[in-house]
Amino acid sequence: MENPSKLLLKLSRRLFEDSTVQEKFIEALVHPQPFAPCIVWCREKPDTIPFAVETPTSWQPKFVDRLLLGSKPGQHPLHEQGYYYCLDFSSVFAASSLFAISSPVHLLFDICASPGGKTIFSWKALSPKLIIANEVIGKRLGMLISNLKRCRVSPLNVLNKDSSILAQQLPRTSNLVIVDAPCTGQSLLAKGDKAPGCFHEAAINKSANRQKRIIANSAQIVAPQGYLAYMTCTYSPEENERVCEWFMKKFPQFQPVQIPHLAALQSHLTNMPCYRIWPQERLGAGAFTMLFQNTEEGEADRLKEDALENMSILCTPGDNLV
Ligand SMILES: C[S@@+](CC[C@H](N)C(=O)[O-])C[C@H]1O[C@@H](n2cnc3c(N)ncnc32)[C@H](O)[C@@H]1O
Repeated sequence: MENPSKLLLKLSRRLFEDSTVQEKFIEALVHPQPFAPCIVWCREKPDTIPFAVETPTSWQPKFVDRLLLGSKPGQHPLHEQGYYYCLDFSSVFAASSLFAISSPVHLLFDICASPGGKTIFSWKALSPKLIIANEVIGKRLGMLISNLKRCRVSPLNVLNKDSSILAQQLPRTSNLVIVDAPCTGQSLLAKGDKAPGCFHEAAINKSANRQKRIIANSAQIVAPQGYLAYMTCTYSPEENERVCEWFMKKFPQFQPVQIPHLAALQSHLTNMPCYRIWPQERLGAGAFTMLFQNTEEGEADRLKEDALENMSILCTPGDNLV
């Protein structure tokens, strides 16, 4: 993008009061600069790492390394051998909200899973007894399965279902449901990619409505006392803070969870515990994250294993959940 569009200028004014920050935000999108690549270690780190690493942020988990600009981890043989997964640092930020979860996660459900970054991160972070990775778009399943297999994520079921079916078939079963929602993809511009129409009001509203439908269906899969993590890689408040406000009104049993290690990254667009990073801060292209807990009392419903097996496209063996 050469010049900022009127719609980008308008969004920058809605996001930031300070004109200097508005300019830096616009600059990050109009003249994108590369971000330091990042890897999630899936296997034991070798004694010597073949990359130079950046100083870690205070909230960066030990199994993540941010590499010096210009490193090409995807081309190293260790990548093909499944030692690590290459992930945008914004995704690491968004998924690091999961470290605020205090209880064991037996069943972890990733509703919008492809290509698999959050699934792999949460598998490393929480060691669940079972992961269900779902991707509704059929043509995105291949890369999800290939990444999860390469990184040996297990025990694992992969599904290809709409969230409404999952809500019907597997209600109140999961200790953690991750909704890394499809969005307008505004942060793609900060990576030098294209996202046609991403600032148009109609596109933003359409995306927000889809996000509300997905998060509402996903809420029904969360077990009593379980968690729901909502995240996106887009900037507009309608797809982020506003979706979360709508969700809390509609599902008052879900309460926001403070994430102390991300306190410095509190979104200035709300008083709720929502967290953001911005492209002008240079850690990554930008992301939003919020964690909810279902305050309902009671036990998780037992997972109907036959229902799961009938829906599964890939299933790797593991311990029984109960
Ligand atoms: C932001 S991407 C997920 C990235 C992934 N979690 C990761 O970390 O690698 C959003 C995903 O939602 C999927 N998606 C699109 N429409 C959807 C819908 N109606 N319900 C659920 N997921 C949808 C997209 O195909 C895409 O794979």
